[in-house]
Amino acid sequence: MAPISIKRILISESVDPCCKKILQENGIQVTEKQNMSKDDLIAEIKDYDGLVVRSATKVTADVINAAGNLKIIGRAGTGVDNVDVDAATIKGIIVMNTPSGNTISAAELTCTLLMSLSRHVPQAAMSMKAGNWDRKKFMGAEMYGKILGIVGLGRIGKEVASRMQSFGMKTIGYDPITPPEVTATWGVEQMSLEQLWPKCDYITVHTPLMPSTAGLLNDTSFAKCKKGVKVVNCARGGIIDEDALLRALESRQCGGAGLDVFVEEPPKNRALVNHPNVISCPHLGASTKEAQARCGQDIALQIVDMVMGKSLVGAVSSSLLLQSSKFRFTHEV
Ligand SMILES: NC(=O)c1ccc[n+]([C@@H]2O[C@H](COP(=O)([O-])OP(=O)(O)OC[C@H]3O[C@@H](n4cnc5c(N)ncnc54)[C@H](O)[C@@H]3O)[C@@H](O)[C@H]2O)c1
Ligand SMILES: O=C(O)[C@H](O)COP(=O)(O)O
Repeated sequence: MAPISIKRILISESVDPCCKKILQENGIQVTEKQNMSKDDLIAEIKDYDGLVVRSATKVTADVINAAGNLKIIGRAGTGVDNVDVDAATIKGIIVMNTPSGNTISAAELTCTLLMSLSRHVPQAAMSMKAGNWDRKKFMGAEMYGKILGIVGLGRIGKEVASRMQSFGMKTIGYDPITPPEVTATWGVEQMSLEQLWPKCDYITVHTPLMPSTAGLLNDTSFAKCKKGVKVVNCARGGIIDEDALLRALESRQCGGAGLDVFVEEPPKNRALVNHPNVISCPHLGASTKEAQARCGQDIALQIVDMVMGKSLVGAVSSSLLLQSSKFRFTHEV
Protein backbone atom coordinates (compact mmCIF):
# COMPACT_ATOMS: atom_id res chain seq x y z
CA MET A 1 0.00 0.00 0.00
CA ALA A 2 1.03 3.62 -0.42
CA PRO A 3 2.90 5.23 2.50
CA ILE A 4 0.71 7.32 4.82
CA SER A 5 2.09 10.48 6.36
CA ILE A 6 1.81 10.43 10.17
CA LYS A 7 3.48 13.36 11.92
CA ARG A 8 1.77 13.73 15.29
CA ILE A 9 0.41 11.01 17.55
CA LEU A 10 -1.53 11.35 20.78
CA ILE A 11 -1.16 8.53 23.33
CA SER A 12 -4.17 8.88 25.64
CA GLU A 13 -3.42 6.10 28.14
CA SER A 14 -0.60 4.42 30.00
CA VAL A 15 1.15 2.59 27.16
CA ASP A 16 4.62 1.07 27.59
CA PRO A 17 7.34 3.72 27.00
CA CYS A 18 8.83 1.65 24.16
CA CYS A 19 5.84 2.73 22.03
CA LYS A 20 6.74 6.42 22.28
CA LYS A 21 10.43 5.65 21.78
CA ILE A 22 9.89 3.66 18.57
CA LEU A 23 7.54 6.28 17.14
CA GLN A 24 9.95 9.11 17.94
CA GLU A 25 12.91 7.21 16.48
CA ASN A 26 10.90 7.07 13.27
CA GLY A 27 10.35 10.81 13.16
CA ILE A 28 6.87 10.94 14.67
CA GLN A 29 6.08 13.59 17.27
CA VAL A 30 4.36 12.02 20.31
CA THR A 31 2.24 13.65 23.02
CA GLU A 32 1.07 11.69 26.08
CA LYS A 33 -2.06 12.93 27.87
CA GLN A 34 -3.94 10.65 30.24
CA ASN A 35 -7.32 10.82 32.01
CA MET A 36 -8.84 13.20 29.48
CA SER A 37 -12.59 13.77 29.61
CA LYS A 38 -14.58 13.18 26.43
CA ASP A 39 -14.72 16.96 25.89
CA ASP A 40 -10.96 17.27 26.41
CA LEU A 41 -10.36 14.54 23.84
CA ILE A 42 -12.74 16.14 21.34
CA ALA A 43 -10.91 19.45 21.73
CA GLU A 44 -7.46 17.84 21.54
CA ILE A 45 -7.86 15.27 18.75
CA LYS A 46 -8.00 17.73 15.85
CA ASP A 47 -4.27 18.42 16.30
CA TYR A 48 -3.22 14.81 15.60
CA ASP A 49 -3.13 12.36 12.72
CA GLY A 50 -2.73 9.33 14.98
CA LEU A 51 -4.22 8.19 18.29
CA VAL A 52 -2.97 5.32 20.48
CA VAL A 53 -5.34 3.99 23.16
CA ARG A 54 -5.97 1.07 25.51
CA SER A 55 -9.49 0.18 26.73
CA ALA A 56 -10.38 3.24 28.81
CA THR A 57 -10.46 5.83 26.00
CA LYS A 58 -13.89 5.78 24.39
CA VAL A 59 -13.25 6.65 20.75
CA THR A 60 -16.85 7.44 19.90
CA ALA A 61 -18.30 8.86 16.68
CA ASP A 62 -18.21 12.33 18.31
CA VAL A 63 -14.47 12.03 18.87
CA ILE A 64 -13.88 10.64 15.37
CA ASN A 65 -15.97 13.33 13.73
CA ALA A 66 -14.08 16.03 15.64
CA ALA A 67 -10.78 14.69 14.31
CA GLY A 68 -10.06 16.53 11.10
CA ASN A 69 -6.73 14.87 10.29
CA LEU A 70 -6.91 11.51 12.03
CA LYS A 71 -5.61 8.66 9.84
CA ILE A 72 -5.04 5.91 12.37
CA ILE A 73 -6.36 4.66 15.70
CA GLY A 74 -3.95 2.17 17.27
CA ARG A 75 -5.24 -0.04 20.08
CA ALA A 76 -2.34 -1.30 22.23
CA GLY A 77 -4.24 -4.44 23.17
CA THR A 78 -6.96 -6.76 21.88
CA GLY A 79 -10.56 -5.55 22.29
CA VAL A 80 -11.64 -2.70 20.03
CA ASP A 81 -15.14 -2.41 21.48
CA ASN A 82 -14.14 1.05 22.84
CA VAL A 83 -13.61 2.30 19.27
CA ASP A 84 -16.49 3.10 16.94
CA VAL A 85 -15.01 1.18 14.01
CA ASP A 86 -17.99 1.98 11.75
CA ALA A 87 -17.53 5.72 12.26
CA ALA A 88 -13.78 5.37 11.69
CA THR A 89 -14.32 3.34 8.52
CA ILE A 90 -16.70 5.93 7.10
CA LYS A 91 -13.98 8.56 7.56
CA GLY A 92 -11.30 6.28 6.09
CA ILE A 93 -9.45 6.02 9.41
CA ILE A 94 -7.54 2.78 9.91
CA VAL A 95 -8.13 0.99 13.21
CA MET A 96 -5.53 -1.55 14.25
CA ASN A 97 -4.89 -3.61 17.39
CA THR A 98 -2.21 -5.93 18.78
CA PRO A 99 -4.23 -9.04 19.53
CA SER A 100 -1.58 -11.55 20.47
CA GLY A 101 0.50 -9.33 22.78
CA ASN A 102 -1.55 -9.99 25.91
CA THR A 103 -2.93 -13.48 25.23
CA ILE A 104 -0.75 -15.28 27.77
CA SER A 105 -1.32 -12.68 30.48
CA ALA A 106 -5.10 -12.78 30.04
CA ALA A 107 -5.06 -16.60 30.04
CA GLU A 108 -2.94 -16.68 33.19
CA LEU A 109 -5.28 -14.30 35.02
CA THR A 110 -8.26 -16.40 33.94
CA CYS A 111 -6.63 -19.52 35.40
CA THR A 112 -5.79 -17.59 38.57
CA LEU A 113 -9.45 -16.62 38.97
CA LEU A 114 -10.62 -20.19 38.32
CA MET A 115 -8.24 -21.56 40.95
CA SER A 116 -9.04 -18.77 43.41
CA LEU A 117 -12.73 -19.60 43.08
CA SER A 118 -12.09 -23.26 43.84
CA ARG A 119 -10.05 -22.55 47.00
CA HIS A 120 -11.45 -19.17 48.16
CA VAL A 121 -7.93 -17.74 48.29
CA PRO A 122 -8.91 -14.02 48.26
CA GLN A 123 -11.57 -14.51 50.96
CA ALA A 124 -9.20 -16.59 53.11
CA ALA A 125 -6.47 -13.98 52.78
CA MET A 126 -8.85 -11.21 53.86
CA SER A 127 -9.98 -13.32 56.80
CA MET A 128 -6.36 -13.87 57.87
CA LYS A 129 -5.66 -10.13 57.68
CA ALA A 130 -8.68 -9.60 59.96
CA GLY A 131 -6.95 -11.82 62.53
CA ASN A 132 -9.02 -14.98 61.96
CA TRP A 133 -7.91 -18.59 61.58
CA ASP A 134 -10.97 -20.15 59.96
CA ARG A 135 -10.20 -23.49 58.37
CA LYS A 136 -13.78 -24.77 58.05
CA LYS A 137 -15.30 -21.77 56.29
CA PHE A 138 -12.94 -22.01 53.35
CA MET A 139 -13.34 -25.69 52.47
CA GLY A 140 -12.68 -25.89 48.74
CA ALA A 141 -12.97 -28.36 45.88
CA GLU A 142 -10.33 -29.87 43.60
CA MET A 143 -10.12 -28.78 39.99
CA TYR A 144 -9.04 -32.33 39.13
CA GLY A 145 -11.76 -34.20 37.24
CA LYS A 146 -14.05 -31.17 36.98
CA ILE A 147 -15.52 -29.93 33.71
CA LEU A 148 -14.53 -26.53 32.36
CA GLY A 149 -16.70 -24.97 29.64
CA ILE A 150 -14.83 -22.48 27.46
CA VAL A 151 -17.07 -20.19 25.43
CA GLY A 152 -14.92 -18.62 22.73
CA LEU A 153 -12.07 -20.78 21.49
CA GLY A 154 -9.67 -18.23 20.07
CA ARG A 155 -6.24 -17.27 21.30
CA ILE A 156 -7.03 -16.90 25.00
CA GLY A 157 -9.57 -19.76 25.17
CA LYS A 158 -6.96 -22.11 23.73
CA GLU A 159 -4.29 -21.11 26.26
CA VAL A 160 -6.74 -21.43 29.16
CA ALA A 161 -7.66 -24.93 27.98
CA SER A 162 -4.09 -26.24 27.95
CA ARG A 163 -3.30 -24.75 31.36
CA MET A 164 -6.41 -26.11 33.07
CA GLN A 165 -5.95 -29.52 31.42
CA SER A 166 -2.66 -29.72 33.30
CA PHE A 167 -4.74 -29.61 36.50
CA GLY A 168 -6.75 -32.59 35.30
CA MET A 169 -9.82 -30.67 34.15
CA LYS A 170 -11.91 -31.92 31.26
CA THR A 171 -12.31 -29.08 28.76
CA ILE A 172 -15.37 -28.64 26.58
CA GLY A 173 -16.31 -25.56 24.59
CA TYR A 174 -18.22 -23.68 21.96
CA ASP A 175 -17.12 -21.41 19.14
CA PRO A 176 -19.08 -20.61 15.97
CA ILE A 177 -15.93 -20.20 13.88
CA THR A 178 -13.08 -22.34 15.21
CA PRO A 179 -13.70 -25.81 13.77
CA PRO A 180 -14.31 -28.70 16.20
CA GLU A 181 -11.59 -30.73 14.40
CA VAL A 182 -9.11 -28.02 15.36
CA THR A 183 -10.15 -27.71 18.99
CA ALA A 184 -10.13 -31.51 19.29
CA THR A 185 -6.37 -31.34 18.72
CA TRP A 186 -6.18 -29.01 21.75
CA GLY A 187 -8.19 -31.47 23.84
CA VAL A 188 -11.37 -29.38 23.72
CA GLU A 189 -14.57 -31.15 22.72
CA GLN A 190 -16.99 -28.74 21.06
CA MET A 191 -20.76 -28.84 21.47
CA SER A 192 -23.74 -26.50 21.31
CA LEU A 193 -24.29 -24.08 24.19
CA GLU A 194 -27.49 -25.98 25.02
CA GLN A 195 -25.42 -29.12 25.50
CA LEU A 196 -22.59 -27.30 27.27
CA TRP A 197 -24.46 -25.39 30.02
CA PRO A 198 -25.65 -28.38 32.08
CA LYS A 199 -22.30 -30.19 31.91
CA CYS A 200 -19.98 -27.55 33.38
CA ASP A 201 -18.61 -27.15 36.88
CA TYR A 202 -16.86 -23.99 35.70
CA ILE A 203 -17.54 -21.72 32.72
CA THR A 204 -15.15 -19.11 31.33
CA VAL A 205 -15.98 -16.73 28.48
CA HIS A 206 -13.42 -15.59 25.90
CA THR A 207 -15.37 -13.93 23.11
CA PRO A 208 -15.24 -10.31 21.97
CA LEU A 209 -18.14 -8.15 23.17
CA MET A 210 -20.55 -7.84 20.25
CA PRO A 211 -24.34 -7.81 19.95
CA SER A 212 -24.27 -11.61 19.54
CA THR A 213 -22.24 -12.16 22.74
CA ALA A 214 -23.78 -9.53 25.03
CA GLY A 215 -25.69 -11.39 27.75
CA LEU A 216 -24.53 -14.79 26.50
CA LEU A 217 -24.84 -15.98 30.08
CA ASN A 218 -28.24 -14.69 31.20
CA ASP A 219 -31.15 -15.84 33.40
CA THR A 220 -32.14 -18.50 30.85
CA SER A 221 -28.65 -19.93 30.43
CA PHE A 222 -27.91 -19.84 34.18
CA ALA A 223 -31.12 -21.83 34.73
CA LYS A 224 -29.73 -24.53 32.40
CA CYS A 225 -26.43 -24.77 34.30
CA LYS A 226 -25.48 -27.16 37.08
CA LYS A 227 -26.46 -25.78 40.47
CA GLY A 228 -23.42 -24.06 41.96
CA VAL A 229 -21.60 -23.52 38.65
CA LYS A 230 -18.68 -21.10 38.97
CA VAL A 231 -18.08 -18.56 36.23
CA VAL A 232 -15.20 -16.35 35.11
CA ASN A 233 -15.27 -13.30 32.87
CA CYS A 234 -11.85 -12.08 31.88
CA ALA A 235 -13.09 -10.99 28.43
CA ARG A 236 -15.55 -8.06 28.50
CA GLY A 237 -18.17 -6.79 30.90
CA GLY A 238 -21.66 -7.67 29.72
CA ILE A 239 -20.88 -11.04 28.12
CA ILE A 240 -22.19 -12.38 31.42
CA ASP A 241 -25.30 -10.33 32.18
CA GLU A 242 -24.45 -8.65 35.50
CA ASP A 243 -28.02 -8.52 36.87
CA ALA A 244 -28.62 -12.16 35.96
CA LEU A 245 -25.32 -13.10 37.60
CA LEU A 246 -26.27 -11.36 40.83
CA ARG A 247 -29.62 -13.15 40.85
CA ALA A 248 -27.89 -16.49 40.20
CA LEU A 249 -25.39 -15.82 43.01
CA GLU A 250 -28.20 -14.91 45.41
CA SER A 251 -30.15 -18.07 44.61
CA ARG A 252 -26.89 -20.11 44.77
CA GLN A 253 -27.52 -21.32 41.21
CA CYS A 254 -24.10 -19.76 40.67
CA GLY A 255 -21.57 -20.75 43.32
CA GLY A 256 -19.03 -18.02 42.60
CA ALA A 257 -17.80 -15.58 40.01
CA GLY A 258 -14.34 -14.32 39.10
CA LEU A 259 -14.65 -10.98 37.32
CA ASP A 260 -11.89 -8.92 35.72
CA VAL A 261 -14.19 -6.80 33.55
CA PHE A 262 -17.43 -4.92 34.03
CA VAL A 263 -20.12 -3.20 31.97
CA GLU A 264 -19.01 0.08 33.52
CA GLU A 265 -15.43 0.45 34.67
CA PRO A 266 -15.00 1.21 37.53
CA PRO A 267 -18.17 -0.80 38.27
CA LYS A 268 -21.22 0.99 39.64
CA ASN A 269 -22.82 -2.39 40.44
CA ARG A 270 -21.44 -2.56 44.00
CA ALA A 271 -23.85 -5.34 45.03
CA LEU A 272 -22.08 -7.61 42.54
CA VAL A 273 -18.53 -6.67 43.54
CA ASN A 274 -19.39 -6.91 47.23
CA HIS A 275 -21.10 -10.31 47.00
CA PRO A 276 -19.16 -12.75 49.24
CA ASN A 277 -18.79 -15.27 46.42
CA VAL A 278 -17.43 -12.76 43.92
CA ILE A 279 -13.73 -12.18 43.49
CA SER A 280 -12.77 -9.35 41.23
CA CYS A 281 -9.94 -7.36 39.71
CA PRO A 282 -9.85 -3.89 38.14
CA HIS A 283 -9.39 -5.08 34.52
CA LEU A 284 -5.92 -6.51 35.09
CA GLY A 285 -5.87 -9.21 32.36
CA ALA A 286 -3.26 -7.41 30.28
CA SER A 287 -1.52 -5.69 33.17
CA THR A 288 1.82 -7.44 33.15
CA LYS A 289 5.17 -5.97 32.21
CA GLU A 290 5.54 -8.52 29.44
CA ALA A 291 2.11 -7.96 27.86
CA GLN A 292 2.43 -4.19 28.01
CA ALA A 293 5.89 -4.27 26.46
CA ARG A 294 4.64 -6.49 23.61
CA CYS A 295 1.52 -4.44 22.94
CA GLY A 296 3.39 -1.11 23.12
CA GLN A 297 6.06 -2.36 20.74
CA ASP A 298 3.63 -4.06 18.35
CA ILE A 299 1.38 -1.03 17.93
CA ALA A 300 4.33 1.30 17.36
CA LEU A 301 5.88 -1.02 14.77
CA GLN A 302 2.55 -1.46 13.00
CA ILE A 303 2.16 2.32 12.76
CA VAL A 304 5.73 2.67 11.47
CA ASP A 305 5.00 -0.04 8.88
CA MET A 306 2.02 1.98 7.75
CA VAL A 307 4.10 5.14 7.43
CA MET A 308 6.61 3.13 5.37
CA GLY A 309 3.83 1.78 3.16
CA LYS A 310 4.19 -1.85 4.23
CA SER A 311 1.16 -4.16 4.32
CA LEU A 312 -1.00 -3.88 7.40
CA VAL A 313 -1.33 -7.12 9.27
CA GLY A 314 -3.35 -6.16 12.32
CA ALA A 315 -5.68 -3.64 10.74
CA VAL A 316 -9.39 -3.62 11.41
CA SER A 317 -10.90 -1.96 8.40
CA SER A 318 -14.61 -2.46 8.82
CA SER A 319 -17.25 -3.55 11.25
CA LEU A 320 -17.90 -6.57 9.05
CA LEU A 321 -14.46 -7.87 9.91
CA LEU A 322 -15.16 -7.25 13.57
CA GLN A 323 -18.07 -9.67 13.47
CA SER A 324 -15.67 -12.41 12.59
CA SER A 325 -12.61 -12.09 14.72
CA LYS A 326 -10.92 -14.92 12.84
CA PHE A 327 -10.42 -12.55 9.91
CA ARG A 328 -9.99 -9.42 11.95
CA PHE A 329 -6.31 -9.60 12.58
CA THR A 330 -4.96 -11.03 9.37
CA HIS A 331 -6.69 -8.80 6.87
CA GLU A 332 -4.40 -6.92 4.53
CA VAL A 333 -5.50 -3.46 3.57
N1 LIG B 1 -9.22 -8.86 30.66
C1 LIG B 1 -8.33 -8.40 29.81
O1 LIG B 1 -7.51 -7.58 30.14
C2 LIG B 1 -8.33 -8.91 28.40
C3 LIG B 1 -7.09 -9.11 27.75
C4 LIG B 1 -7.11 -9.54 26.41
C5 LIG B 1 -8.33 -9.77 25.77
N2 LIG B 1 -9.49 -9.55 26.45
C6 LIG B 1 -10.78 -9.83 25.81
O2 LIG B 1 -10.79 -11.19 25.45
C7 LIG B 1 -11.45 -11.33 24.20
C8 LIG B 1 -10.92 -12.58 23.50
O3 LIG B 1 -9.57 -12.38 23.14
P1 LIG B 1 -8.83 -13.38 22.13
O4 LIG B 1 -7.49 -12.81 21.88
O5 LIG B 1 -8.97 -14.78 22.61
O6 LIG B 1 -9.74 -13.17 20.85
P2 LIG B 1 -9.90 -14.18 19.60
O7 LIG B 1 -10.47 -13.36 18.52
O8 LIG B 1 -8.63 -14.92 19.37
O9 LIG B 1 -10.98 -15.24 20.12
C9 LIG B 1 -12.32 -14.91 20.30
C10 LIG B 1 -13.12 -16.12 19.88
O10 LIG B 1 -14.49 -15.88 20.20
C11 LIG B 1 -15.24 -16.55 19.19
N3 LIG B 1 -16.62 -16.11 19.20
C12 LIG B 1 -17.18 -15.06 18.54
N4 LIG B 1 -18.52 -15.04 18.78
C13 LIG B 1 -18.79 -16.08 19.61
C14 LIG B 1 -19.97 -16.59 20.20
N5 LIG B 1 -21.15 -16.01 20.00
N6 LIG B 1 -19.88 -17.67 21.00
C15 LIG B 1 -18.68 -18.28 21.21
N7 LIG B 1 -17.53 -17.86 20.66
C16 LIG B 1 -17.58 -16.77 19.87
C17 LIG B 1 -14.49 -16.25 17.92
O11 LIG B 1 -14.85 -17.16 16.89
C18 LIG B 1 -13.05 -16.41 18.37
O12 LIG B 1 -12.57 -17.71 18.15
C19 LIG B 1 -11.12 -10.03 23.46
O13 LIG B 1 -12.10 -9.70 22.52
C20 LIG B 1 -11.03 -9.01 24.56
O14 LIG B 1 -12.25 -8.34 24.67
C21 LIG B 1 -9.51 -9.14 27.74
O1 LIG C 1 -8.69 -6.14 25.19
C1 LIG C 1 -7.64 -6.05 25.80
O2 LIG C 1 -6.53 -6.02 25.26
C2 LIG C 1 -7.69 -6.03 27.30
O3 LIG C 1 -8.97 -5.84 27.78
C3 LIG C 1 -6.70 -5.13 27.94
O4 LIG C 1 -7.16 -3.83 28.03
P1 LIG C 1 -6.16 -2.71 28.59
O5 LIG C 1 -5.13 -2.48 27.55
O6 LIG C 1 -7.01 -1.51 28.84
O7 LIG C 1 -5.54 -3.25 29.86
